[in-house]
Amino acid sequence: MLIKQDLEDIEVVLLDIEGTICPISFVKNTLFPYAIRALPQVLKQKWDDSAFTPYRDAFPEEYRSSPEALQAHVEDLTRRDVKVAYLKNLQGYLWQSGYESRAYNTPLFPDVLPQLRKWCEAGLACSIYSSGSVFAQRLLFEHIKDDSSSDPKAIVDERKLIRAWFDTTNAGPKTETASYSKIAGRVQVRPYKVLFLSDNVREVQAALDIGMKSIVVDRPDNALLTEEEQTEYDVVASLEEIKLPRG
Ligand SMILES: CSCCC(=O)C(=O)COP(=O)(O)O
Repeated sequence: MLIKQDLEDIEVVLLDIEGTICPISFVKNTLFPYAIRALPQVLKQKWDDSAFTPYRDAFPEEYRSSPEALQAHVEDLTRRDVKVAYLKNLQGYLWQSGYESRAYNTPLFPDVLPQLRKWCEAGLACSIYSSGSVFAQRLLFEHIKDDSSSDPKAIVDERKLIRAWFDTTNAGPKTETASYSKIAGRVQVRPYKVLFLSDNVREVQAALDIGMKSIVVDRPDNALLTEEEQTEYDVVASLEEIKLPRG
């Protein structure tokens, strides 16, 4: 598809995760259920453990009166896909054991690693902005499925490709323009030099509103875009379609 925005000045490529670089189904059908299944044992064994209490105590008081109350609340928030930081931090904590035991690894879309490598080699700063916590983002990039191996559990660690990591704690909510201003400040470039890629039109609009360049990434199992959205925004099905002057 023809991209209408001028991408001549781009120095930073900021990427969303779910529905942009990996399938929504990995997050909804693998990661979320794993956290729900792992939680009861953690609550039983670590309720008062100093390594766990910061996660527990970040929840509102009414939901941490007992392990059962916390479990029920986490299940409710997960079902409604609420992007609140205390849930996202707890999920990251719970996902670590799943990655380390090889219960799963990260299925990136096939165009993602080649394009990130190309952009990095060209000197562009690839960065992540996700509702998932920075801790969870780093786990995800540390355990990428190695498609060159016949072993389905083989992984590659590609954290080195990412220059900066942003979540709702260090940048703010993804649909608010102030979050994108903050990120531009943190990466120390003017907003028009940042290209934000996301499956979520509201996030794309928030980035455009502060002068970033932004493109909707439309992957096979993503929410359908309306005809109006397809006309109004630049939309790509693969990162390969995005030609940047420096890569
Ligand atoms: C860090 S991977 C887990 C993704 C996640 O928890 C999530 O809520 C996805 O949010 P995104 O902003 O990447 O769509």
